[in-house]
Amino acid sequence: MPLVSLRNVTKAYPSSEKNGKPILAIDDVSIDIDAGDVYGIIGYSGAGKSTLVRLVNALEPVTSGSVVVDGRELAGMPERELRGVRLGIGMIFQQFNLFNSKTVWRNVAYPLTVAGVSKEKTRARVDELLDFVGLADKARSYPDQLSGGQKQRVGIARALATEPRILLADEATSALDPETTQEVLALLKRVNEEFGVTMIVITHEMDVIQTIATKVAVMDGGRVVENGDVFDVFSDPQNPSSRRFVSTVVKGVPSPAELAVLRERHEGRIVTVSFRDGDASQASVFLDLAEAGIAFELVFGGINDIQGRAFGHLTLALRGADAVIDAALGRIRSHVDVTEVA
Ligand SMILES: Nc1ncnc2c1ncn2[C@@H]1O[C@H](COP(=O)(O)OP(=O)(O)OP(=O)(O)O)[C@@H](O)[C@H]1O
Repeated sequence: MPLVSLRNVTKAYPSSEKNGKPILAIDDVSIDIDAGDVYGIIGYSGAGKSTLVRLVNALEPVTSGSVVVDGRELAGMPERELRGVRLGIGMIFQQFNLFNSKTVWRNVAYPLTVAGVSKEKTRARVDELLDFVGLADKARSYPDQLSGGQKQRVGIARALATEPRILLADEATSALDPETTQEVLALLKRVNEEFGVTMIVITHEMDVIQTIATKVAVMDGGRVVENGDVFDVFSDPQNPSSRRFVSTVVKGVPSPAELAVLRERHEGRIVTVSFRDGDASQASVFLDLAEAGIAFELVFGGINDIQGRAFGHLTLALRGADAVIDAALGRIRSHVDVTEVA
């Protein structure tokens, strides 16, 4: 059974204009998130990502549909019980949301104090968490004395204090520079692997998904337009909105402007051959072209690695008789994707 399951969820907000149509922030979304997943949710500003998070952590009720978290239906659940559900869900935020007047230690202890955990247990848990996030030496510092990356590590320690099964990260690295982002993502990966915490990662940054997510849903206009394994969505996106996102991080497909330059610089027919792991090897493609007597030149391309699996797009300029090239492309097309691009 999935740990989080959304079925035909909609969320409408009243229009800001008098008598205006309600804003459908979430429009008929159904997704399943399994225990242990790092589930990425990507989309441009206004796509509905933050609203989706607020529905999962029971901060707002759905307009219609069902949200089941850890076997319990949230729609229609009384507030008293919702509080219990929220305790099982940790959250980290873009702006860290730490208490600036409390030390790092007290920030991390805060959820335990609220939950009425004994002093002794709180001390042990906070020390353990500060150790885990590598900030044991900053226990007595105040948030203002920390860098952005350190603040987010405090945020992560605090979110884990009550041992939640689920961690929601809402643009958690969007305020950080690329190097610090990678450090925080590495820490989140450890949270998932070492503590078995299921993660829902909301972001508009595709490279965040590429680095830590196992599954991804692409949102556009309140709907999930595509979802699945990160490798599948990255290597063969089906939806135009997903394609636009993926193209920001995937190497190897020339843009129209780059194609125009290639066309000018190279003679012959220009084709892009797309490989996914499990497909026939690049070697068999090159061997086929060579055996057919076709002169080929690699003019553009790149190989991408998503969690140890490779895919890539290589653009070749081919010179030879058209009929010979057509026959070779026919053979090659039977085992890899080939697009004639110019
Ligand atoms: N409380 C609210 N009242 C009215 N409209 C809202 C409310 N919250 C969100 N919306 C609207 O719902 C839509 C989705 O917003 P949401 O914040 O979920 O998108 P997002 O993908 O998280 O964007 P961002 O990355 O900018 O936060 C937007 O049109 C937004 O204006």
